[in-house]
Amino acid sequence: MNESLIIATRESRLALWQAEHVRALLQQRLGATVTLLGMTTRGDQILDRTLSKVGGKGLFVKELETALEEGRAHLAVHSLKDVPMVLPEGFALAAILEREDPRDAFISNRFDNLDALPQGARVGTSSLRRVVQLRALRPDLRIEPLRGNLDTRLRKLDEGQFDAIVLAAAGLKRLELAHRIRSVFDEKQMIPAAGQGALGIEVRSDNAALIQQLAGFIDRPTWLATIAERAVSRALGGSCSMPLAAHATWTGGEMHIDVLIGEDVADGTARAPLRAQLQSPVADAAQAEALGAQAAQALQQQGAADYLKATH
Ligand SMILES: NCc1[nH]cc(CCC(=O)O)c1CC(=O)O
Repeated sequence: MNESLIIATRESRLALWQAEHVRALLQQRLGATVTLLGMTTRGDQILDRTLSKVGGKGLFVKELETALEEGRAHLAVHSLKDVPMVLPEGFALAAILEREDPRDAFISNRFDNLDALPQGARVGTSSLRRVVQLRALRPDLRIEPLRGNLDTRLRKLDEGQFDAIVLAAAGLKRLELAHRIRSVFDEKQMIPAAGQGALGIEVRSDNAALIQQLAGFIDRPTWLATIAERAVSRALGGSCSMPLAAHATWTGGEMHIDVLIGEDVADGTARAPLRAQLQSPVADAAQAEALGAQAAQALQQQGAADYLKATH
């Protein structure tokens, strides 16, 4: 086959690494000729402002979807974590690739881990999910907003604006910045976001031929785990700006899921996050989805609806 494929991608270093990674796979395994179409999304333009206040993470994918819609590109490569739980009509995730380390990483120039931070130390993160879990672990810390691409965030740490920052290990490892990681958080103490570390390939849902070709790229364990994780947020109302964590792992044929929801209110007054852990044998997507929905229900039984109300 000598097919020509175009990948729409954001232009951050991480997005370009991910698009290049998929380009190499498509060239090797489909023999296709692949080019990249770099684009700036609205999310990139406002990266230094409060994303959650202007419409959420979907802003990183909309322009790429428009390129697919208009036929300027055939595929879009995303960090799955940034892909809304419900895709707009006409689009589909054709493949989920094997995930990198899904954990969060502790980055500091002076301290080895969270426990080593002095009282009242300044920690940078822009993710509500990380804020609520950091508060639960160390209520004394001063948690402050940190935005921008990976390089920008590291620069802000190096300039001394923070004593430590928290970032996804996956992005750092992909960009050969793993040496900046002082320690990784245990997945139970700092539960990752749904889809963290995984890549998703989005296409137009009417492109049956491409969907069929991409099926061979699906990493089944990652695919099922992320279906369960994403089902949790979908069942709770689907907003990607809520302080929600969901992480699924495998032990043999059993899937285990850890979920947490926190309350996004000012320091001091937030209630402790709600948590649930479930496990069951999972053999297909429907069972994975059901496990995620059950995990969401377990949070609902503890009063998650009330937490969500406080958040919005
Ligand atoms: N929200 C931004 C974002 N989207 C994906 C990653 C890292 C890679 C990944 O989790 O797949 C990051 C940076 C971060 O959270 O530190």
